[in-house]
Amino acid sequence: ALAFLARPRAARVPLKGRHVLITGGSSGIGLAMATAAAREGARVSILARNLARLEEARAAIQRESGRGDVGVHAADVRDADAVARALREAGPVDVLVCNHGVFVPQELERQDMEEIKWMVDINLMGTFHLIKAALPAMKARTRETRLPGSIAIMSSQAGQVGVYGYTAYSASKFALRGLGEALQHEVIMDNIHVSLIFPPDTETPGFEEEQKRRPELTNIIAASSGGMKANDVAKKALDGIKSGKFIVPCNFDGAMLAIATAGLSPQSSPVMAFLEVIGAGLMRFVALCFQWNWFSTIESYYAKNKKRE
Ligand SMILES: NC(=O)C1=CN([C@@H]2O[C@H](COP(=O)(O)OP(=O)(O)OC[C@H]3O[C@@H](n4cnc5c(N)ncnc54)[C@H](OP(=O)(O)O)[C@@H]3O)[C@@H](O)[C@H]2O)C=CC1
Ligand SMILES: CCCCCCCCCCCCCCCC(=O)[C@@H](N)CO
Repeated sequence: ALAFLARPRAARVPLKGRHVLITGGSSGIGLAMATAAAREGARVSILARNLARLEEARAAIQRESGRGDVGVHAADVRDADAVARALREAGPVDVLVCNHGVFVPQELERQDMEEIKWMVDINLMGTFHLIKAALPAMKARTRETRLPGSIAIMSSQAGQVGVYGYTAYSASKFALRGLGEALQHEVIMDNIHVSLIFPPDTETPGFEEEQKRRPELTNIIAASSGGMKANDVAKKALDGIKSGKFIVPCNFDGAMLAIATAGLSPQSSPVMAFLEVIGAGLMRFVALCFQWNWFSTIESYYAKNKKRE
């Protein structure tokens, strides 16, 4: 019965010989995805702001994959015109990976409104700019090639559960899920599959920078899910894209989190649909245990720091 129910139907999205455009492809997870996609025979384009870092990344991707045809596009995703120009330059895309992102954790009360807007503008509005710029040519491509296309969006485990210090970041990442769910309805008849990727803490240049300002409570709560390497996240992400998965967890905790937060998301795998139905009650119980633990941590953290004052 669940095999009949699971929708949209499972798809295979090939990478070989196809045009994969990755934003934030000059660093961390994006660079690892670009390298892996090029190795699998994709024509890769990367987009970010800093041209020098893009050129460095291009050289690294060429070195690791042996492919010469790596496109670089310098644009700020906040600038809709610049994004549209870059996409015209790059040519029609088969697989669009919206991976660019910024994250500065801080208590809401201490974080400037400017920094909050900056995160929402890049993480959320930037993704809108990209999808709007890429979609018309993507639709024409899936029609022409009769192969499924993909729009992948990089969220975060902080886009599945709110975490201390991440009011702005979690809001921007949760928002991407709403975007993705609604978009999947809109593009399914064009044979385009949306994937939302949910990594835990991942070793990247951006993460190293984040550590400098991360509140201790953010560190403790985020450590509930084990850290990963950028290459491993990239592999999980590309596997998810290739099999047209809507929700793409990256580690074991992520798989549990996906079941706990399945909600009304599309599910094309009957096996996963079965696990979600069976696991719903149990995972809610596990989730309550995690919350119990997090609130206890916050209480004892405050108790300890009061004594010090
Ligand atoms: N590392 C982690 O722990 C986790 C990361 N993620 C998500 O994964 C994604 C990648 O993270 P990570 O690899 O760590 O990040 P990095 O900071 O290492 O790289 C970020 C990339 O995004 C680009 N970028 C940033 N701002 C803009 C902008 N305004 N316009 C265009 N490009 C931009 C950067 O290039 P440039 O600065 O030159 O523009 C760079 O290429 C993000 O969306 C992040 O939220 C999710 C979960 C965990
Ligand atoms: C019911 C089962 C529950 C399973 C365990 C739940 C664990 C949740 C941990 C949340 C971690 C958030 C990390 C955000 C990383 C990130 O995005 C930043 N590094 C910025 O990029």
